[in-house]
Formats: sequence, C-alpha cells, structure tokens
Amino acid sequence: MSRFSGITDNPHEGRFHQKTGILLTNLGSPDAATTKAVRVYLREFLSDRRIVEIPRLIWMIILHGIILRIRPKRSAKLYKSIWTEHGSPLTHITQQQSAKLGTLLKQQGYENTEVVMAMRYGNPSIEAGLEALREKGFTRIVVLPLYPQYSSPTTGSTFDAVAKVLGKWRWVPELHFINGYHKNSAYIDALANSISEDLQANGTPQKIVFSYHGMPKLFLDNGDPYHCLCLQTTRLVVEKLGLDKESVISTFQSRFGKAEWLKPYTDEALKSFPEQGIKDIAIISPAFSADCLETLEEIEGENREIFEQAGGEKYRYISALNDRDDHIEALVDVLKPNLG
Ligand SMILES: C=CC1=C(C)c2cc3[nH]c(cc4nc(cc5[nH]c(cc1n2)c(C)c5CCC(=O)O)C(CCC(=O)O)=C4C)c(C)c3C=C
Ligand SMILES: [Fe+2]
Ligand SMILES: [Fe+2]
Repeated sequence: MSRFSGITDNPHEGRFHQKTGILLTNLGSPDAATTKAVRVYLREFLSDRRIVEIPRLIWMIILHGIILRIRPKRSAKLYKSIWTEHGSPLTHITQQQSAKLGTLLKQQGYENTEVVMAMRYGNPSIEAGLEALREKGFTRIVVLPLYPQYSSPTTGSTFDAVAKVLGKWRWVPELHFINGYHKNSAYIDALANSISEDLQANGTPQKIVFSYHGMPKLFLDNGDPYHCLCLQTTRLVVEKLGLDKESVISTFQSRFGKAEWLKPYTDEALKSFPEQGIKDIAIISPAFSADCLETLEEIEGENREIFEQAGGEKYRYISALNDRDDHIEALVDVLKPNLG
C-alpha cells in the first residue's frame, strides 16, 4: 500500500476547478454526557502536547493514573447539566454556524464555496472534514478555527491536526490557514452590538467583565500572544462602545491544575466585587465563539453563585455570538481575503 493517499478516479480536467472548501473548526465535545464518552474525549484532549506541556512521561503517569480516573465522572455531571436534545451545545451551535455561513457566502456571490465543520477533539474529526472536502473535489481549502484570539493550545493545535492529515495526502491542496481575527472590525462590531443590546434591555451595570478562557502563565512567558490579543479585543470593543475604561475588566477563567494561569482569575475577581461595592455586573466571554461547557456551566452557573454568595445582586451573562447574523457576517469578512 502507498504511503500517501489520493483519489484515483481523476477525471483529468474535471478536478482543476476553482472551488474553495472551508473547514470551520472548534474545540469539540464528548459524544455523550457519560463518564465513558467524557473519558475518551479527555484522553485525546489532554494528551495533546500543546495543551499540557509538562514532561511527557510524568504527564502520562498523572493523566492515566489520576486524572482520567477522577475527572471524567465529574465532567460528565457538568456536561449533563448543559446537554440538549441536539447533544453538545458547542457541536450543535457550530453546525448552525456552518450552515448559515454556507448560505451567506452563496448569497454574497461566493457560489463556488462549501463549508464543512470539524472538531479538534472528538467528532466530526478534522480528518473526516478534510476527507469530505477532498471527496467533493476541493483542491483549495481554507481552515477557519473559531478562536478569535490565537493561542498555541487552540489554533496552534488545530494547525497540527490539519498538517497531520494533509501530510498523508498525495495531492496537498492549496491551503489557507486563518490564525485568528481578534481585531477584525466586523467581529468587534458583533461583540459591541451584543453588549449594547444587553445594555439597552437591562440597563448599564457597574462593571462589564470580559472573561477569557485562561492558560498557564508559562505559555505567555514562552511567547504565546493570546493574553495580549485578548486585551486588545477588550480595548477595541470598549473604544467602539465609548465605554469608560474603569467600567470594564478583562479576566481569565477555567483554570486547570495547580500551576499559575493568566490573571486576574474570573472567579476571584467576581468574589471581590461586592466588597468593593460592585453588585451589578454583566459578563461576556469573547474567546468563545459558541456557548459551551465553559460558558453555560461555569459562567452562567458556578460564577454566578460565587458572585451572589459574596453579596452580588445583579449578574447577567451575555451569550456567545453563536449564530447571530452579525457574527456570521464577521466570519465572511474574515474569510473574504482567502476566497480567491
Ligand atoms: C488543560 C489545559 C487547558 C488549556 C490550556 C485550555 C485552553 C483553551 N481552551 C479553550 C476553549 C475551550 N475549552 C473547553 C473545555 C476544556 N478546556 C480544558 C483545558 C484547557 N483548555 C478542559 C479539561 C476542558 C474540558 C471540560 C472539563 O473537563 O473541564 C471548551 C468547552 C468544550 C465543550 O464541550 O463545551 C472550550 C470551547 C480556549 C479558547 C483556550 C485558550 C487558551
Ligand atoms: Fe479549554
Ligand atoms: Fe499581554
């Protein structure tokens, strides 16, 4: 058998058309909200060298000896609390985004495009997504990871997965990899719109918290730009809305393990607000392009409780951009320079 795979029924001229396949990716979820499915998912996720950088042998002992014995049960319970009739919110919303993006591209005149969604961990896999595009004859592929702020554990890891698959292909496609869009003006507009809609409906809170997914501080120290890109997104949204700088804060959530992560931590900030007299807040998570465990359970549930137990009175979560029209328009804007 050959080392490299290919489609062998090439109709010669037929495969050289200028069609662009778009692979829309996100992080991924377990296949079900069960301990077993979560264990499979976490094994793949936490074995990724971009996610956990501690020496391999030590990490494998910790992962298989401790974490995969304890965490799946706990995480499955959390997943159960957010699971819907369509399954994982993250997967379902990514499917909706993918369908709407495909339609909007066609409406805007990009007839020769097709969108396929894939997940970095779990299903549908990046390999399946790329294979589907190859089967359909796309020899030009744009990969758009739905992480506005580049980071090595997310965007970098998606690149690894794409490269691993394409490294086995005989005919490597013309590849465009979008490594972020944290300051794209249409993305900033969509965030600003979602905030101003909330302010109009619910009034202006004392503080707007921009809570980004965290990462070990060591990644920043070693050159990961994510922290700076997050702060830049916040600044641009604040400027767009003409907000007072003092009325917003950028924080980092979802700590994992004992090492120091990016600060300030969301939960600690929320706990400290009421004693400073800040009892009315709105919270938004711009790094999540779709609602998921980390927003629906952690921000909506756990963090609300922390704030209220500390004496907070009004707490509202502003949803991820999900399949809002202005979000899908922003994705088209991000894609445009790569559509040929
Ligand atoms: C272990 C280290 C982790 C790093 C570094 C990390 C970075 C990171 N993650 C996202 C986006 C998401 N993460 C999600 C879940 C999740 N993240 C980690 C760990 C790290 N993430 C774990 C172990 C989990 C699984 C849930 C759990 O068991 O607690 C999700 C949600 C997935 C879902 O199914 O809903 C997203 C999305 C970003 C943007 C990021 C960047 C620094
Ligand atoms: Fe994460
Ligand atoms: Fe920074």
